[in-house]
Amino acid sequence: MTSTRMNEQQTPPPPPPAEITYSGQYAINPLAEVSFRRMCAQIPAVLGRIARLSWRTDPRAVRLLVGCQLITGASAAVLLTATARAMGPVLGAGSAAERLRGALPALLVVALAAALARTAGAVTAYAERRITPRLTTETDSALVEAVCRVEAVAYAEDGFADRREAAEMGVMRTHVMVTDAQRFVSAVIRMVTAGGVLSVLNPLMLPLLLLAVLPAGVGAVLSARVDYEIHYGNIADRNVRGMMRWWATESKYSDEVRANSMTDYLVYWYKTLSDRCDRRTLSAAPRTLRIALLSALAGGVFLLLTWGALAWLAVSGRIDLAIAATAVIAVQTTLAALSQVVVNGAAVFHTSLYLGDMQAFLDAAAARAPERGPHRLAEPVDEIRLEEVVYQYPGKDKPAVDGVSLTLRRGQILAIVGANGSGKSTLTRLLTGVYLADKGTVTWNGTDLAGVDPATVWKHTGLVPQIFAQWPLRVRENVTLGQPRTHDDTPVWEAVDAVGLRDAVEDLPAGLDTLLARDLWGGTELSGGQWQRIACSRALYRRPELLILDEPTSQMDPRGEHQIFEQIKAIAADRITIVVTHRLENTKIADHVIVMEHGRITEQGRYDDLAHGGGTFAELLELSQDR
Ligand SMILES: Nc1ncnc2c1ncn2[C@@H]1O[C@H](COP(=O)(O)OP(=O)(O)OP(=O)(O)O)[C@@H](O)[C@H]1O
Repeated sequence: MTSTRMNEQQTPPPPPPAEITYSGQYAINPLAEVSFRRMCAQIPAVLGRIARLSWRTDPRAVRLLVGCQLITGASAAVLLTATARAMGPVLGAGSAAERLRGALPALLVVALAAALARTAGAVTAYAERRITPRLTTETDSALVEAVCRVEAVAYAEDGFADRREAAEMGVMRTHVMVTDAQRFVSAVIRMVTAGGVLSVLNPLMLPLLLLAVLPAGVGAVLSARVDYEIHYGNIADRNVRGMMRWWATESKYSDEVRANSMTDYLVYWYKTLSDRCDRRTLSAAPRTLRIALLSALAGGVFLLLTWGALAWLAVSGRIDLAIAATAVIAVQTTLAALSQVVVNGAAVFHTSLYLGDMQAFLDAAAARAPERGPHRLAEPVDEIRLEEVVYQYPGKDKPAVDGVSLTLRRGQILAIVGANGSGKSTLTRLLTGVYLADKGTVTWNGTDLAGVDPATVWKHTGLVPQIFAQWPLRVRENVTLGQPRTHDDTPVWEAVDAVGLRDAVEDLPAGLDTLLARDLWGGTELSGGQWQRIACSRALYRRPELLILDEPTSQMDPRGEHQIFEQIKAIAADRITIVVTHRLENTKIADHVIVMEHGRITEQGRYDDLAHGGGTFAELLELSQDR
């Protein structure tokens, strides 16, 4: 079916998300005074920052860059002075051969200066290439680390994902950041030297030249402002589009997309978002054209004035011909350098806007990194206690967990059951300290998790979440991920055996070394249930003191499910175990079962008591057996 037919026959997809404006810590002001004044004020600070970042990355390359800049400036001055000196004999009396001979020493200096400038340019490119990749890697890694380290709740905060997308743009700009900065500095040096020579030749030329290039400068800043405005306007759509692209094209969901005829719908949705981005971009084109035309017109008028002034000075005999000829070259050089200053200044400024977003996000992310206090946990973990715990997600009007009190002891198995959305997974996040309670306390051995470094808590936890990651890594790393690396495979095989996966792993082309990523060359793929067994083996491998399994067997065959629950029982004595499940029969292994409704515990006890208690548990059990 073509997308046109689809549009006729199906209800069109919901409109893409409405324009979003952000407030609070993730807010940025898209056009916070994007002005010429701000550009001039900001450039030194941005250059300083780029210099510091580059220095941290490769001080030797930075020294090379600075040296080359100085050589470039000196060669430009020497080149112009020597040109002025060569013009005398070239335009003087005598045969062509005599005039050339007279100019030869100065011409040799010109050639030497030009060669030096070229060499400096080549070395500059080399130094840039040494700095840029590592700088990009460093900023990119800093961003990834910052996102991985924020409090998990930040993901649920409005604007977090879009601010992150804006920060990604800052990372991308680091590719061109050093080049822009270097070109800007180099152009300033060339401009100052050429302008200096020009003012020595005639003081009137420089102000005229400045006027000729000023409109281009204003035009470049205004264009940067428009680009950034469009970029800002498109952030939310680009973000959603990026996610849709991944879901629509990821091989893991290819069956679902095809067998549910989602392709047309997804493509339509994707194009709608793309069109909206394009419309914003296109709407800016006339403005950009107006800016470019007006600045070119104003610049052209001033340039004509400059050339006219030079002609008048030469014709009226106020400067001699040799000086006038040199002035022509100096004007060209200064003009080219001035244009470069303007263009690269605008590029640096443009970069600074994106770097500003990146830095704002990194600062906000750093502020959202857990800082929970200096307390230490007493080991081993004998008791976990919740007292009147309340937790509400940002933007929600009701708590997901609402006044839960509970005590868990080492050796105990707790089963949590309840309807979808009743707060079971949220409760496990509170128990592990992934989220902190808004009200009430979660204590481990009497220590409030709000005051403990979470990394020291997570050393003791193993979690099989409902939706677990299928890491594109080897089998071994999929089991050991998060633990210190081992050279002995015995514990890895033990974890694989515990979930009954040995035969399947031995059948893989390279056993534990098999890459579990069908999309990558040499990779292979597991079934859904096998992946779930891997997720369980990962948690078991950690031998955690708090083991949490959230629907751990939802994709497993009965044999696999039985094996996992036998395993849970076998290792339960050394830890606190929590199983979240909708299969109520599985709660028979638990010492204690809690039933959650609307964030509260509404029933609790042992399986037999609840099964015959006439409450929600009994009702759900009856429903599950009514076939
Ligand atoms: N990241 C989140 N951001 C905002 N709200 C959330 C988030 N995760 C869960 N919620 C909300 O919190 C409530 C409890 O969700 P939770 O995932 O804890 O339920 P659950 O009992 O585990 O459900 P299920 O049985 O479907 O897994 C739900 O209303 C849900 O919409």
